[in-house]
Amino acid sequence: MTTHLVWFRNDLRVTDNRALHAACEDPQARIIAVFIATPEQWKRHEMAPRQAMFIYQHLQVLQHALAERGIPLHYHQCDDFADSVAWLKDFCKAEKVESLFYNKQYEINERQRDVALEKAVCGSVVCQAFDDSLLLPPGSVTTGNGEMYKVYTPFRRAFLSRLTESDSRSLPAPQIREHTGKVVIHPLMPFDYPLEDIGDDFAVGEEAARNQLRRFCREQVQDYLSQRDLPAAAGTSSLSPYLAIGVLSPRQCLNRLRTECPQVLEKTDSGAFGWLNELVWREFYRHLIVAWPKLCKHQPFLEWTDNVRWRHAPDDLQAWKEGKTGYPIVDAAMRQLNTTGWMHNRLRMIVASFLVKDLLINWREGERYFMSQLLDGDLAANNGGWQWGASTGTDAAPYFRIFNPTTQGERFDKAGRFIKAWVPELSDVPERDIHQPHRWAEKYRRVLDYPLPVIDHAQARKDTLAAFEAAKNRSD
Ligand SMILES: Cc1cc2nc3c(=O)[nH]c(=O)nc-3n(C[C@H](O)[C@H](O)[C@H](O)COP(=O)(O)OP(=O)(O)OC[C@H]3O[C@@H](n4cnc5c(N)ncnc54)[C@H](O)[C@@H]3O)c2cc1C
Repeated sequence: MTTHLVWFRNDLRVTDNRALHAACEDPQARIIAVFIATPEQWKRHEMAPRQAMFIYQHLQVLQHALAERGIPLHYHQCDDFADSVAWLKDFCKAEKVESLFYNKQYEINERQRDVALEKAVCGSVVCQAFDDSLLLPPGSVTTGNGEMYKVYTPFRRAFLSRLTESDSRSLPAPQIREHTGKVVIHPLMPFDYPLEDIGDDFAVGEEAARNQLRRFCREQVQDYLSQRDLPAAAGTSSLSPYLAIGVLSPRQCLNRLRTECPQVLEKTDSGAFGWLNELVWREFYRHLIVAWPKLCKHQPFLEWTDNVRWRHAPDDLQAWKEGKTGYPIVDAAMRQLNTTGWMHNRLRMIVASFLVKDLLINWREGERYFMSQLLDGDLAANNGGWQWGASTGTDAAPYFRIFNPTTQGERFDKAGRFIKAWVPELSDVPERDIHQPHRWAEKYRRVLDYPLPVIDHAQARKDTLAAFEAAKNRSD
């Protein structure tokens, strides 16, 4: 009997999984699956212990879902990608694997690993790789010259026109394989990696993720444009942790959106289109890391920005990490991140701007810290977000665009509901003063157990503009 092996990586689902589906198309084949944990590699990639836990929990769900279909999931742990290639080669030999199926990952180390594997098993195992984690594969949306777009809006235009021609149907979960005996489920050993509790905010499992998607597209997406920037409103889908580890596919998102809002592509001023736009940003950043692999190595897209003389300010960096900068919206956001592993998009933009443009600290520090905390940590989106905020990326905010953290708070958390939820020291401060609590405390002679601002925004703004301009001049 032919043996097909499905290698799961960041596609931890049985529904709409292209590699799994393709392997199961052969009704006679024996199908086995594998997941390889690589803790040393994860450490190098700064994977958050919470994300490791989320993966571990989903692996258990996956193991059961596969077993119900007659597919055993093998689990192995080794140090890094190089070790995983060597182990997989031996495993294929021992299990007499003829074909190996996997979904592509686009980050540079992952791509190099897959090239090494294909070379290692060449001649004995046929490898079949699938574009699964994106709506359109990298390299398929290009300018007239065949190059990747550097600017988002024309990319989106070209992307949407290609999307209508492409096959983006979701595939069903594989049928139960009647000819296979009952699969014994062996408990999975926890990863040899710090694992942190993820709380109750994100239910575990594909079904939970799909239910959340359905609910969002039915009940909330219409209001997306008016709610998406308000951190106190829960106006976004909160699906990013599932998308990041592949519990949900972008095709499932698109198809559910189309089912609930059939006019999504025509009604460009609708909430549904606004949400689709965010899914296209996700695609944009993944296409970018393939076109410019240096982004995976944390190099700036705009090389001149490497001439910026960043401040070495460990205390300020620590205050930012802990949510003790004295700027209420920044502190509330960082505490949300530290406690839940998730942060609202508007707040990610505000805290990134604050670290880079107020504290003048190298954006890579922020990028790294985010990865170490985020449940939805994703190299392409995180790097893209940081390089956007730091003005070092393609189609980034211009360097002279500097958010004022106080007015950002006033605009997007006017009554301070979000701030009060995360910064209890400010619970007595009235709404109208919540964004400048020390001014209030001084006026009414109140004692506040809350840090003074670590930096004066007006002065910081001037210093940052000067630092970026000097860097630009040095590169001319
Ligand atoms: C500095 C910074 C760092 C970021 N780091 C990450 C990260 O590590 N992982 C991550 O998934 N997103 C990251 N983002 C993008 C964005 O903030 C999150 O995807 C979003 O907040 C997730 O919440 P949601 O699922 O409710 O999003 P929704 O608004 O419901 O959007 C739907 C989906 O679209 C995708 N998406 C939305 N906005 C973006 C965006 N700007 N860029 C790329 N994809 C997007 C996500 O997959 C998201 O789940 C970052 C943004 C910034 C500014």
